[in-house]
This record gives sequence, structure tokens and C-alpha cells, in this order.
Amino acid sequence: QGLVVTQLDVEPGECIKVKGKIQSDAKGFAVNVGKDSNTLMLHFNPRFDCHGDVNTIVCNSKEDGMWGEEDRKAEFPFQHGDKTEICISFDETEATVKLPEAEFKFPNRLGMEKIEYLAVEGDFKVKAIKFS
Ligand SMILES: CCCO[C@@H]1O[C@H](CO)[C@@H](O[C@@H]2O[C@H](CO)[C@H](O)[C@H](OCc3cn(Cc4cccc(C#CCN)c4)nn3)[C@H]2O)[C@H](O)[C@H]1NC(C)=O
Repeated sequence: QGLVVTQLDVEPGECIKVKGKIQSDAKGFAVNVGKDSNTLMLHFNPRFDCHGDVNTIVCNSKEDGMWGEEDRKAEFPFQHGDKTEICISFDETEATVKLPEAEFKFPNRLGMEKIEYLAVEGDFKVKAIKFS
């Protein structure tokens, strides 16, 4: 089990910065934000080689424990061993994931008005998290 932060109160326009290092033999990792582990605004899941996906970012939402429709992104701006900073923000319509050299959008399907929960799972070593 990776880093889990609960009792947050992140509002639209604010951002969550997760700084860390991708393991050199990473198969995949995930950054989850939402209300709790069963209710996610965004499951941001870069896959180097897992579930049959190679170098593919899979995004999804989760409502009452049920996964929604997957959204596979075209770019994969990650490499094994990279140090990176993942900045997540949102508004009533969408979540934004800002990386040093790429930005991804994902619809705020649940219409969430605040993020209370953050979890980082898999082959990613968290160095720091910042809320601004
Ligand atoms: C083709 C017919 C079948 O279709 C497949 O059906 C699978 C099951 O539904 C989907 O896979 C699920 O997809 C979901 C998003 O939608 C979720 O990512 C979920 O994982 C939750 C989860 C998270 N974590 C923690 C964690 C996270 C990252 C790294 C690690 C590690 C490590 C140590 N190396 C651990 N553990 N499990 C995944 O299982 C596939 O995408 C989908 N594929 C397609 C093409 O459609």
C-alpha cells in the first residue's frame, strides 16, 4: 500500500503536487484523487507494462466502487527512473494533470466539488507532496 492522505479539503483551482521518482523497473503506478478509495474523480494510471498495456496512461473514475469508462491517453511522457512532479487540479467540468512536459484533461464525471483523498500506488517513490 502506498501513500494515502485523507481529510483533505482541496477546492477548485487549487493544486496537489506529487513529487517523486519512478522506479527503474516500474511496471506501473497510479495517482488517485477523490472522496475516498471507492469514489474517485481521477485514477491516473501510467502503465509501462501491465494489464497488457505498454507505455500507456489509463485514466478512469470510480463511483461507489465501480470503475467508469477508461480513457487512454496518446502521449506517454514518462521513463523508468525519471524524477517527476505531477500537479493535479480541477474545476466543475474537468481535472487537469500537469507534468513537466505534458498536460492531460479528464472529465469531472462525478461533479465533485472538493478532493478529500489522495493515494499514490505502485512503482513510484514519493519524495514530497505540496498543496497550493
Ligand atoms: C480487455 C478486457 C479486460 O479489460 C481490462 O480490464 C481490466 C480490469 O478491469 C482493466 O484493468 C483495471 O483498470 C482500472 C482502471 O480502469 C484500474 O487501473 C485497475 O487497477 C486497480 C488497481 C490499482 N492497484 C494498485 C496499483 C496500481 C498501479 C501499480 C501497482 C503496482 C505494482 C507493483 N509493480 C499497484 N491495484 N489494482 C485495473 O485492474 C484493464 O485496463 C482493461 N483493459 C482494457 C484494454 O480495457
